[in-house]
Amino acid sequence: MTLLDIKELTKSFGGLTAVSNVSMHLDDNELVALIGPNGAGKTTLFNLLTGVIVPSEGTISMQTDAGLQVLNKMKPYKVAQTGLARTFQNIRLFKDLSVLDNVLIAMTAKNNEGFFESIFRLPSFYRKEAALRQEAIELLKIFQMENQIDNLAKNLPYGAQRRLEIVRALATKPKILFLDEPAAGMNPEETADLTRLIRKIQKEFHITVLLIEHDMSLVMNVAERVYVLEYGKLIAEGTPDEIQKNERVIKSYLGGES
Ligand SMILES: Nc1ncnc2c1ncn2[C@@H]1O[C@H](COP(=O)(O)OP(=O)(O)OP(=O)(O)O)[C@@H](O)[C@H]1O
Repeated sequence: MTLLDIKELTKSFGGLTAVSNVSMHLDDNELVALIGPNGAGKTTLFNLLTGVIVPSEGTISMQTDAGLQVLNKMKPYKVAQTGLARTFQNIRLFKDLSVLDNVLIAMTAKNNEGFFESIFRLPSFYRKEAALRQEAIELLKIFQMENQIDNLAKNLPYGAQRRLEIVRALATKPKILFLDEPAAGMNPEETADLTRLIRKIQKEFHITVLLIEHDMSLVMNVAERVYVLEYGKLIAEGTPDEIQKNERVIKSYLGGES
């Protein structure tokens, strides 16, 4: 089943067309990568899909619990409520809060009912809080971070901060998770760990993952399908095998810089 359907999406900044007539789809429970040279429009596409910027043309529709919804002009928090979550290229944690609080905030951002319970501190508030805390710890366990719950986010090693970003995104219980260069700045060992984790979360949480990544070994290892962007246009789509053999992709991307 198609979860996210993107039709003829275009975004221009003045005279520059950063994303040009892009059509793509994400199906239920699949792991898809989006690759392309620097400046190809990958982040702009993520920003369009998550409501950070508004498309110049085209439509983005999502199969949600409330039926098919068009996301084009929705604010980012509304898009998030339809079941889309993302991480950013540059880490955006609450650096002076603990690991656990970073995750709890992401959870409560989605579950904002219970206003009266929380201001009057009703018993049900404490029950819910304990349940959320337990859920957050279970999530952190999957990422081997249960021993770091009280550490401040800013004191975590770089790789752990990147993992915490993913935990925070997962804490919102998304249907689709967008990962923007999750391996950026990681050493080979951290990247190998991350590769295993991405596979694991996709399987365990039955979610769809769209991954922007420059690390080709990670992409070819985890992706089931790959889209290739160049100068804002889609130039190829296929399995990792097909993409690695695609003449156009080799010429413009894989054969050159990575
Ligand atoms: N807000 C903006 N205003 C003007 N131009 C922009 C804006 N955002 C992006 N661009 C331009 O759009 C093009 C695509 O940029 P984008 O960041 O989406 O590429 P990318 O594929 O994510 O690159 P990288 O791999 O380096 O992150 C670039 O030429 C960029 O300079």
